[in-house]
Amino acid sequence: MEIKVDVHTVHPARTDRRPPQPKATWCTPDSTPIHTTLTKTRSNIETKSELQDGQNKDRDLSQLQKVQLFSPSPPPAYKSENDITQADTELKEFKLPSSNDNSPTIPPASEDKLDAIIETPQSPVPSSPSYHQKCQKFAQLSALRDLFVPIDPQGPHYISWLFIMTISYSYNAWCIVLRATFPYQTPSNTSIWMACDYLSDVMYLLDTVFVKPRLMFLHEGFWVDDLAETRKNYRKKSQYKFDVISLLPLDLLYIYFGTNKVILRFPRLLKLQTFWEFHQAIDRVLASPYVVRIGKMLFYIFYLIHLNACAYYAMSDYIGLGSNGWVYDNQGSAYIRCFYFATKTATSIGKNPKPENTIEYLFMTAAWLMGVFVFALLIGQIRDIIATATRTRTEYRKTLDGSRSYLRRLNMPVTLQRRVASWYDYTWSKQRCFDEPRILNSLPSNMKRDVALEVHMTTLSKVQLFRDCTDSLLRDLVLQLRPVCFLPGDVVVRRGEVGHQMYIISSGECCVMSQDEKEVLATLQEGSVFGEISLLGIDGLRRRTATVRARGYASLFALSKSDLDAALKHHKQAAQVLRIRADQIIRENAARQTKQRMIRLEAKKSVSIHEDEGIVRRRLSNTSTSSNLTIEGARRQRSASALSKRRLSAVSESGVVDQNQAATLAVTCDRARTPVPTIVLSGE
Ligand SMILES: Nc1ncnc2c1ncn2[C@@H]1O[C@@H]2COP(=O)(O)O[C@H]2[C@H]1O
Repeated sequence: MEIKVDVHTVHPARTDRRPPQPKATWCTPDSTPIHTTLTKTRSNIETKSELQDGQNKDRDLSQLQKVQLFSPSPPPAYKSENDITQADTELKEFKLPSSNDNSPTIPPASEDKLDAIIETPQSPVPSSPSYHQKCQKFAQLSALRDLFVPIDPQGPHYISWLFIMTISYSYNAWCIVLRATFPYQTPSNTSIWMACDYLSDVMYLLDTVFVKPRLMFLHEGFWVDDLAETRKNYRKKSQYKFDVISLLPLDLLYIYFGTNKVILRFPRLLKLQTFWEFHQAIDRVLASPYVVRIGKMLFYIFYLIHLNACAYYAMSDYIGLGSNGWVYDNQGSAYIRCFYFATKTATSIGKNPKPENTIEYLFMTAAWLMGVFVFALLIGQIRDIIATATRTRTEYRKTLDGSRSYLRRLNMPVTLQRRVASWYDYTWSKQRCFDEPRILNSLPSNMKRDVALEVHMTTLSKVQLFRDCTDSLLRDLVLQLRPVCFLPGDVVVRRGEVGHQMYIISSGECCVMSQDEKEVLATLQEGSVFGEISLLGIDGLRRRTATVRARGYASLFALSKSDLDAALKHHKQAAQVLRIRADQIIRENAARQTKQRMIRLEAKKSVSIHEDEGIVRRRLSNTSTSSNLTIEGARRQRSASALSKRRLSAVSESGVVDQNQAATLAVTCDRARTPVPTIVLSGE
């Protein structure tokens, strides 16, 4: 058989799960030329192998085999020229279908690399190799219809079935007692009651005969799906006995006692386990199980009141309806009145009619005791349910209040207090819990990793480092990532400080600032990595090369130096990628600094030239100003002396000078910066 291979590179197809790639995935700024190269790194190699067979040439030529391979290891940005050669090598390694396979199968398209590393949940784990086939069949046909398929006890089909069974059980639980005490079953509606009864009986029968015996079960850590085993397992349980007893056809005795003896259906109430099972199952499945738990509690409360109401009516009927002040007086709707009475007694709310004989006293005492104990228990449970539901929020409030009062006690500035409060607010809105590590730590490590991967998938899928390197790097690092939040303008790393952590942006933006912090060198977005240069210690650089600030609210993942070092020890390729990138940034920054220095030198030069010119000009202007001043001074002196002379002559003419005139004269002299004449200005 001759194989023709046609290899060409294509850009990756996006999967649904992965959000669109941001512009600056890797923290290199948009302006950086390498950015364009790096964004192309996730190239797939799609190979089309055309199979030709000498004998079946026409048919085989139409069958093209498409295979998608991910470009493997070293950073693809630096191996783009070798893509074709590598693809050839990969193709050689690729196992072709055997020559006798006439219908070439199309291998599944390779899954998204990051998606694939999260292990699928194992519920239930198959015990036999035929499990997957069975499950496919299980999905195609309705499992409850196919009698030869085991049933997954956690699957949606079984939970739906349990719901139907719960309705049947609730019908029996409420109506058997109701019809046995109240006169609600009359000859005219007996057929309707009977139809409902037998419908519920059919459900009971199906459950006991066809559903429960096929339920898979866990045995020594494996799910047993063998039908003989599942049947045996069901029969061993006490539930089986109750289920069988609940189906006892005591209603055959209707023939003897009449259809009004509904109490004969009492065994139906023994199927209580199915009711509990439904609540357990739905509790596991629902996002907010508290609703179900409260619903169950309310069911119990109303059922107890219902029983109480039925007992009250039965007692009243026994004593005689309306025969005294305590019994039901046969007015209005019997059930509503009795239910009202039972509620009042059980909750001890309202004025209860006074019992008049021993039996009534006994009834009331029992009803009150039931009210006190059962309701105390139920209300306590409801309180627990609500407390559990709001526990995380309560803890958050406690932490916030504690930190607030602490800061107030220390007399911290109000602005700082506000910053702390807004940090708490933001962190809560982002993470919805402050003790994520504690919750995760209770899980086994592989599960913890899967949870962390699933939770942070959106961000991590955008980190170019994880795309370029092996899956195991992400799996090794994901548990070491610590979520941290920053407020707008917060300094994440400061230039010159010793680096202890590197960061991945989960949401928000961060700005890399220039040396003087006046210019933004790069704006880093979701999925960008920064702070790695000082951790790698390239060229002995252990200190931060730039200040990075949060632009708005920013959520980041911090990775400590020790964790990074430990990971890079085993992932040489990742270390190489980081180094190459760090080298590039260092070179870029150095070039930028040199350029700035040149600009500053130029500016200095031009400033000094201007300064020289200025000095010359100033000197010249100083000389001219001083000569001007001299001329002006002489002029002023002359005019002042002329004025004083004039006034003096006037004084000598009149022979009298008053105080005012003297003052005016003095001022005039002063203004003219001339000494006050030494002549004594007086009437004498
Ligand atoms: N020009 C730049 N472009 C993008 N990121 C940068 C630039 N300069 C510095 N950084 C990042 O800012 C970080 C500051 O701390 P580090 O020196 O540890 O690592 C640095 C880089 O990750």
